[in-house]
Amino acid sequence: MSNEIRDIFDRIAPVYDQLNDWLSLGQHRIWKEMTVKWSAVKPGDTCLDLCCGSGDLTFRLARYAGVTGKVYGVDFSCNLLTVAKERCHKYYPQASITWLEADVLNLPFDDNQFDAITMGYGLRNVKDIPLSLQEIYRVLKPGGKAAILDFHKPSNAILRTFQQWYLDNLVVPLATNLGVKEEYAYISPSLDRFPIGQEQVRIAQKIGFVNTIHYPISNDMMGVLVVNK
Ligand SMILES: C/C(=C\Cc1cc(O)c2ccccc2c1O)CCC[C@H](C)CCC[C@H](C)CCCC(C)C
Ligand SMILES: C[S@@+](CC[C@H](N)C(=O)[O-])C[C@H]1O[C@@H](n2cnc3c(N)ncnc32)[C@H](O)[C@@H]1O
Repeated sequence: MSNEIRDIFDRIAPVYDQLNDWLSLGQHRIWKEMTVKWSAVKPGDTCLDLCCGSGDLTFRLARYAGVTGKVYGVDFSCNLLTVAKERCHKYYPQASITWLEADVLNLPFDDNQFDAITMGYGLRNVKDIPLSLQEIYRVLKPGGKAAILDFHKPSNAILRTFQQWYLDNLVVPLATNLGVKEEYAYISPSLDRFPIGQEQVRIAQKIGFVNTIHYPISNDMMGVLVVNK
């Protein structure tokens, strides 16, 4: 299962950034900026971006953490990490970022290391959501915060129908033209299985997080789970 997910992301790496811009009409940049702001990262912080992919959230964390901060980007897709490193070299050569190829369900860090953690479009893809949140809890410092961005199923039936229509009639056909049909067709069933915001809040509270809130964004079609240790 994990290998299948990793292979999907390895295959879409060459078109990933371009398709995100096209298919979200550039909106994903705003959603990612909001997520980083909700992580409450500040200058000098030690930060972690989980499931960093090509690095969009990692670069934003590095901007807020500044020259005295330290940022780690973790992902298990070798190809997406290569894209992240190339972008880093080209556009953010000053940033203090360490890229690590690892499984976010078994993080290569000691307990209580991070002030701020982000995860963009990763939680829906891990094979064990409670375990993933437990790992985040373990490596956060007491008082630290994590902000987790992902798709969300709108509670409004019309918006849910629109979201499904968009995925079936715009996302998959455009991906088909670029030779990655099956990979993008995976989004819809993965969203069906994904717990809604309030269920995510309950899972996080069970693990021990406090001040746990799920913020709906983009008409409830996306959401950010914000948790504190
Ligand atoms: C950055 C985005 C998605 C990342 C993403 C997550 C996954 O789990 C994948 C799995 C398999 C292949 C690709 C991905 C993947 O790229 C979000 C933006 C891209 C979306 C494809 C666009 C979806 C748009 C909403 C359903 C509707 C928004 C409408 C509005 C006009 C902005
Ligand atoms: C949709 S991409 C998101 C990339 C980036 N965060 C963004 O928002 O653009 C999901 C990423 O999660 C990674 N991923 C999924 N499960 C993982 C796991 N168990 N360990 C590490 N990375 C994982 C994939 O390799 C992929 O890069």
